[in-house]
Amino acid sequence: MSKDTNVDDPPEDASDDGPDNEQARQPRDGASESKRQGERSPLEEDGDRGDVDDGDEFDDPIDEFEPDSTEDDDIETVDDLGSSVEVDPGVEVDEEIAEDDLLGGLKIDSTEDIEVPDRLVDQVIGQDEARDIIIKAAKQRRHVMMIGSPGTGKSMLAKAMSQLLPQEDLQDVLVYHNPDDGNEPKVRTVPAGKGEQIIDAHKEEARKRNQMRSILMWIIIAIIIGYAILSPASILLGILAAGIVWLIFRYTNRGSDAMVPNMIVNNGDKRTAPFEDATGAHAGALLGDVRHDPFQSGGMETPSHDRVEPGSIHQANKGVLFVDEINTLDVRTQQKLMTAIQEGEFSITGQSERSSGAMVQTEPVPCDFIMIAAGNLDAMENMHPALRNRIKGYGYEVYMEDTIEDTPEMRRKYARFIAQEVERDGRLPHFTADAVEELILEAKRRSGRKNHLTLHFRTLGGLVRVAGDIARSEDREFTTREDVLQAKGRSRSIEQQLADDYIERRKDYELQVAEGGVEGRVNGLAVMGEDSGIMLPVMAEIAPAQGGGQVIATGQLKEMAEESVQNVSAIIKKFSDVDLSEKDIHIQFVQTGQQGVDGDSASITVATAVISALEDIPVDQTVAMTGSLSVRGDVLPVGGVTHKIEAAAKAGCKKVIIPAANEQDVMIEEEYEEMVEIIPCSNISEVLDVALMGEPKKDSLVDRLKSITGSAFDQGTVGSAGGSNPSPQ
Ligand SMILES: Nc1ncnc2c1ncn2[C@@H]1O[C@H](COP(=O)(O)OP(=O)(O)OP(=O)(O)O)[C@@H](O)[C@H]1O
Repeated sequence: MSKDTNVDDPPEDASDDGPDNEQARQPRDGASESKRQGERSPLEEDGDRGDVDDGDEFDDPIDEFEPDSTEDDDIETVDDLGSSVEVDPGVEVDEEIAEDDLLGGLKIDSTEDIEVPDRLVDQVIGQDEARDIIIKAAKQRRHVMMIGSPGTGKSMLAKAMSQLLPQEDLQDVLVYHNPDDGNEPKVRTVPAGKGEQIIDAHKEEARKRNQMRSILMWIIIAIIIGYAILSPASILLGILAAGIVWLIFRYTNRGSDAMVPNMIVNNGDKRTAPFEDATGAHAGALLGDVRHDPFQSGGMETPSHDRVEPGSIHQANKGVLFVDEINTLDVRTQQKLMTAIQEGEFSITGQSERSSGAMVQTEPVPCDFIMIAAGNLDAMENMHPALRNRIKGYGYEVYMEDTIEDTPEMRRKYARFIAQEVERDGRLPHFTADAVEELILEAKRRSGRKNHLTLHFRTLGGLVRVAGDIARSEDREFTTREDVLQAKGRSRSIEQQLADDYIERRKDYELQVAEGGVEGRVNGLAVMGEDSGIMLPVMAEIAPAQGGGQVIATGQLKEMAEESVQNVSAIIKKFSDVDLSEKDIHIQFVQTGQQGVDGDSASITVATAVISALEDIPVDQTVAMTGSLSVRGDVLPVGGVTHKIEAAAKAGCKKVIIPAANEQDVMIEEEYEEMVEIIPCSNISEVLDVALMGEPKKDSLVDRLKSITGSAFDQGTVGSAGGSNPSPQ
């Protein structure tokens, strides 16, 4: 099969590619660059104040700029950008695509048949909003804040943006010795590629000057030695004089070397605008630094301009500065970053107060970059508010998606992603069609949502690499479905390993699921990390109150337990005469730390345990459950049901109660299907029906709860009545 399969649909013309971008891909041509600059020699140009062109784009932007406006005719939309790949439609895609065709109609033998687009922006899958914003922001030179889960493409998009920026704006930055003030080196900018020529010209000049001096020196030394030989009485004096002459020449030679400028930003060989990743950078690496000089005077010192080191903000001039986990930068650094964003230039000074570098401060160095700040939600909360304001005021904010709707087009793109990862790695064998199908199935499973695919590409890429490595270690030509299945077992996350280890240890102590019922003890379920289910037993005990009823929960889960009990107490108040203010409710999450319990997904577990303890009715120990409880008794959807069900099956449970709304999200592996019965419930009454053993007494709380039918959630009344949040917890 020809290597021309394109996975985009409909096929788009490669000529859609904007002129800017076409230019951006052209290699920089030094000769034509020189022509553009006219006939002036580099040294004539040298010393021109380069155009630190930061004014026009950022002139009073708040007045002019409406971030929400989409009416900029110049803006290329995602569709306009399209794909830059040639298309041969007849071969690759089935016209009629069956719903269960995991390849989305793609006719391939292996990923070798799939062509990967060159530009990063064309490789991005999903994240349409973020991609659209990146394209707009590149055109308008606006900053962007991207918030979302790790591995969903934040840095990929930032890199993609740098490829969209015009290359002709790039500059080289040179730092010169300042004869008037050695501690304030001069800064000059020149068009990219020119810096190298200037340095070469300076070096050549210095070399010639040194050569002339050397010749002069050796002539003088020869004269002195000749004179000394002719008058033997002064031979010692002659040698001494020759030595002094040599030293003087050497000393003054250093001066001419010192005149060579220091090129701190060299964009001469860049094929795209710079992309600087300053994640976790300390102040010096981010803002620039001046090295310490142990010989600060006496002729041995290094001139200050030679000790200047650029920061990422300077390297990113006219390009993109990407900072992930922005909140980890200390406050002072964030403030300085803000100044740099505002001014478009920032002097370099020594960052360590005790270093001689601290005495040096250069003239302002251009740093007209586009900032892409990234992180998760915590990053946004903890970042300097003024910095956030600045980014917001001058740009866009976007939340990265975690999943995308599963369509044939998307499946084809996922197949392309695998081809992409194989090509990027360079050593992995390509994947057969059924191996691709298995990975797409895994992407479905990992999404945790019906008809969706996960956008957590980093972990998916990890799976591709492990599977490919397995095939490579056996010298096979292709990576097969079996390799992918094996890789799934091998590439377990730390959380998954911990969860499995936990289950094993519980087996050792025979703490696994036992047949029969126990009052007040319920098998809850939780997720550790992204994809590891764990069984989490909850125990409840009711005791007479000792001075006002209270909820007493062990460990760090107190808050969650209190909330769950408050929700169930509303139901208890409504359906029974029990006065909870006369009782102490003790809740224990057995053998766990805080990790593993997400949101209030254990609230039906806590409620069932409390009701069982209150009514003295045993809970079936072969049942496990997950679900969030509303104050009206509805069971609301939660996240990670697939992983939770698998954990229950592994632990030996026979039945798993899940929220009815989550039924569509279940994608458990075949091996677990036989092991557990999945019981969707929409209200607490249905939960108790399955979990409690034996018939409730007439008119008891459990009996009365039977009057709850259906779910307010199903009837669309949630929000107004219950005030519950329908989104998964
Ligand atoms: N939307 C996407 N489309 C295609 N590939 C993607 C996408 N998102 C991530 N990837 C792949 O996953 C890798 C990691 O993504 P990236 O570094 O951009 O994630 P991130 O969101 O910046 O994560 P982190 O915050 O942990 O740095 C990329 O190099 C790319 O191979």
